[in-house]
Amino acid sequence: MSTRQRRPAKPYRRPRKDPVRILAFEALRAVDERDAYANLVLPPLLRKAREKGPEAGGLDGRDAALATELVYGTLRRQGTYDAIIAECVDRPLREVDPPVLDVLSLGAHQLLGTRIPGHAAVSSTVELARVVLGDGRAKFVNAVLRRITAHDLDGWLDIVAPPYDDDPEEHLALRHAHPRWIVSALWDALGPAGNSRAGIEALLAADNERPEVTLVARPGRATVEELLTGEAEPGRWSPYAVRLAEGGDPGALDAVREGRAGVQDEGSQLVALALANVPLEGPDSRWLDACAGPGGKAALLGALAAGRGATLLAAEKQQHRARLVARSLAGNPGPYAVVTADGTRPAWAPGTFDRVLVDVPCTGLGALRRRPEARWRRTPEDVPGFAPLQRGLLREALAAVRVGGVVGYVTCSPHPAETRAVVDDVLGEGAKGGPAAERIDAREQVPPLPGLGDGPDVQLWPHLHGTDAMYLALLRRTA
Ligand SMILES: C[S@@+](CC[C@H](N)C(=O)[O-])C[C@H]1O[C@@H](n2cnc3c(N)ncnc32)[C@H](O)[C@@H]1O
Repeated sequence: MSTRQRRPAKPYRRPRKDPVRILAFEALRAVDERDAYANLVLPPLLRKAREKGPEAGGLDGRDAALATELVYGTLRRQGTYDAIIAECVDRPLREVDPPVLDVLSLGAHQLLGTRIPGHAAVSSTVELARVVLGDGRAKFVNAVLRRITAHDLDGWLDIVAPPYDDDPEEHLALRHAHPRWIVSALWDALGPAGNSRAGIEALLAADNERPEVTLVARPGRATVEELLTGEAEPGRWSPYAVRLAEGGDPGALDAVREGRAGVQDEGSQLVALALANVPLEGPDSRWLDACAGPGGKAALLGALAAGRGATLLAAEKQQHRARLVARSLAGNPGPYAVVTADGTRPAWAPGTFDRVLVDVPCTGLGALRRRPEARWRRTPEDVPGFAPLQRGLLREALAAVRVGGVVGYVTCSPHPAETRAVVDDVLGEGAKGGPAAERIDAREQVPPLPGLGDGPDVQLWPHLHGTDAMYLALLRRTA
């Protein structure tokens, strides 16, 4: 008889529940399954978990910051992580169940994009997999993550990305986690002055940084000084901007709660201010914001208009967004009205307004740093998809302004097909019987910003100006 005894089976151990990873996973699932936006899904999840508190399986402030970084970082670099994970599984990625892929991406981000030690990244992800996927699939997750630990991010990029000289766009796409077509479009948009390798790399890297929170002190309603609490600093360019320090909470400020100040990117402030600053001959009493929702620029224009005795009409096609505009203008010290209206079928007589802002719907390629998943959802077909609406809105904005008045055409995309091409086309229609207009040098209506190029339009950039990549063309109606 053998004296060898069978080793006793390892006792079953319940998986450890880590509230940070579980919450991050839930947020990724919502983004994936429901096409939700991370910046909308995450705050309520975090709020609930913080109310519970760490003792009851919820989160404290540091946990919440880690969960945010895990979700944003994983989503932002999704394309790169997919390419790496694809090297580590023995079947096409589309055959891996989406929840498994989310867990793998979360693990890949911890291993390759954070300072979390490798063993902790693997074990916490495997524990997460045991909780949300079950023990069988957790084994698969463990095996894949162990393969990923073979290299750091640079090592993996050397494997999955072609050398720059062989294929610059694909190289940058993988290295900076942008779809190739967006790298290509941004590179074109940078124009001759900025489209060096260093320029595009700086832009792509800036898209991967979390933007700081910027406030606007609505003129006549709040002052920059009253917002400069703690480590907050004045803005770089806008006289009404305040930059909050990391972790600063806008909701803690009275002026923000009372609507006298708001959260607004400095680029958005600059384009609204530029439109308001253009010198006009003749009356200057009727202003229109033709695409006002959710109302950030309308609130700034409303405050400026009030200071000059002008009236603002804020129009928005979607009723629920028009309600947001009304909320953001509430308490405006001067006369204003908010209407639900289609800017392509205007409810106002031609030539009614002295200044018109038309901040058109667009791909949002200039605000990728705010919406981590957006770059992977957009497709090249979206760009021509917006074209008829952008042209229609600009055409009607020109019809709405009086001769001598001014229109500001704005996008939060730098894509040439959404910016210059739209303006060129609509201006060209002037010769065929449409309202005639000419470009004004928009650079003269903004502070002396670096890298504005030959103009006359203004293109702002995250890597040069710390703003979203907003585009502004100013057009004066001539006939
Ligand atoms: C880029 S957003 C404007 C952002 C806004 N100016 C701000 O600063 O908060 C474009 C807005 O245009 C609205 N919109 C889309 N089609 C429209 C139309 N035909 N007429 C008026 N508004 C429209 C969208 O619902 C969206 O709210």
